[in-house]
Amino acid sequence: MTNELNLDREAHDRMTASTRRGAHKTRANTIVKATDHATPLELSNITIHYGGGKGGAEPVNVVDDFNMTLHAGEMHCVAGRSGSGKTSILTVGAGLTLPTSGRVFWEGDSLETMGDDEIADRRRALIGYVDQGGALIDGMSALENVLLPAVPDGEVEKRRDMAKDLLDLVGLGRRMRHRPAQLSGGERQRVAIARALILGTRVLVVDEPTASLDRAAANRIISILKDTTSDGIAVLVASHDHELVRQSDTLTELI
Ligand SMILES: Nc1ncnc2c1ncn2[C@@H]1O[C@H](COP(=O)(O)OP(=O)(O)OP(=O)(O)O)[C@@H](O)[C@H]1O
Repeated sequence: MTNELNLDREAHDRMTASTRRGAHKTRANTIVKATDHATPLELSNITIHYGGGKGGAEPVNVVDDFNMTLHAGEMHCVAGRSGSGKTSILTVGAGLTLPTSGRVFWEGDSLETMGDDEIADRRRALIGYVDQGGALIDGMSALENVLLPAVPDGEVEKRRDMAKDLLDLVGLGRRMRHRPAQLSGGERQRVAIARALILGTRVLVVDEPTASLDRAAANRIISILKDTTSDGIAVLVASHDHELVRQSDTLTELI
């Protein structure tokens, strides 16, 4: 079951302001600029049930009739207790798993009409996914980690300056050569966010970005996510962090 809630008046005003096309604040050092599709991601009547097959795990009905429209330049938070289905919704939205029923739309096009290759190609162009913990490759520097998604297309050199700018943007301009083991948890999370933006992402999907961070580090992540929306990028985040919930433009609470 889901409960679509609008946030407090202040959040609502923020949302109204940010949905006016062309009203996005743009920083002087804007790195990523979303091409404006008003609703880059939409989930319609999504049901997610696991298991129940022969010899499989016990059946679990996680999500029933979930609906969400993600607008460019806004942050939507999926909140709820542990095990309520937040990650499941994020992976379905990112086209990494299929829902049991319901439809996922990317920039107005249903995934049902796409083959696996098209889904993979469009995901690369549209969505940056940061999973829980934002796993980085240990043997690589922060800069190399950020450039990793550019390897398959042979675009590492082309994107090197952008990667440096993104690391600057997340406050790690002076940590580019650090390996993950030489970074704090919050810094690793920021590298993972920079990596998710390197291909010109229009939808940033982030799973529990502030979990296990202290308040100051968590607030820094939240402010980076908010900055990202002001460049027109849509952010979908799973979290039960009250501050992140408060700062989101819209919220769905799983119950
Ligand atoms: N592949 C799977 N097969 C069977 N059950 C699964 C699978 N993935 C998740 N589940 C179950 O679905 C439920 C929802 O899991 P999900 O990870 O989406 O929750 P969550 O809200 O993100 O939890 P958390 O906050 O702890 O990360 C859990 O009860 C989990 O055990």
